[in-house]
Amino acid sequence: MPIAFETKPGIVAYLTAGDPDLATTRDIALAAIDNGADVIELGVPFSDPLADGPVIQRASERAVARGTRLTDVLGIAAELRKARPACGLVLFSYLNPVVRMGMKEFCTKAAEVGADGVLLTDMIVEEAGEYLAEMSANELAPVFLAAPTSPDARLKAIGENSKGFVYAISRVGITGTRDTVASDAPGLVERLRKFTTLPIAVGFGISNAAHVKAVGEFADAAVIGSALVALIEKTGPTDAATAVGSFIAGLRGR
Ligand SMILES: O=P(O)(O)OCC(O)[C@@H](O)c1c[nH]c2ccccc12
Repeated sequence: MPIAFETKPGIVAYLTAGDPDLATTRDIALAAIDNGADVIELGVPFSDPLADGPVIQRASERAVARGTRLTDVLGIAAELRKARPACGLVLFSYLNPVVRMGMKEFCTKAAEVGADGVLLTDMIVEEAGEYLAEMSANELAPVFLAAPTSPDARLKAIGENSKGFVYAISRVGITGTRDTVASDAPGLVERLRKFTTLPIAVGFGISNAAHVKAVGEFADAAVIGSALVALIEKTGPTDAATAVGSFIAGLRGR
């Protein structure tokens, strides 16, 4: 299934799988989709989430402590795909759990469960040979991260090797909610446009409806992570799906 953003800006919802538990993650993802998220970025919890701020770090810790494994996340992905055949589904992981499973096995399984794409945080495009070959063999979209500090040569490689969309990191640093959309973001998106015709999603610090609207002025989609994960942490398992559903509807101005 190709990844498509039906409305502008599209919404990509990041969730840490297994926080508070796998069944709740599935229900939260369904609520997000039904209230306007175009793509679910389903995060594999990892013990050393280097690029993450405190909110996602805590979520990862809780999920790892519950024993959530990569295979469990693949299981939830399969359930999501069955329940919502047309939703965009991207598996998000640090490289380590994937390497432990084996790149080939991971890519085969990702395709089997019905994922559209994969985002490996710490996979750099210059070293992605085997990954890209396996992604292509399994007809999966590799999504690469571009940062304000990436030189043009790297943006070119990212543009040429990504499928589905390109992820523009709005600021240097770690994930986490912020008060404003980073001033670096429009410039990065403009630079990226020279190298790709794919949709460009902006993430890191996008926390509310005003931010989403602001991103819509210069990019194709907004990624929301920490704001959702914090809401889930605050709400607790019973009401998390409803709360996330309303939050996403609010981002859409519904
Ligand atoms: O949490 P934020 O600031 O909304 O940022 C996006 C996000 O959570 C998700 O895309 C993400 C979670 N962990 C990451 C690590 C690297 C890059 C991206 C991510």
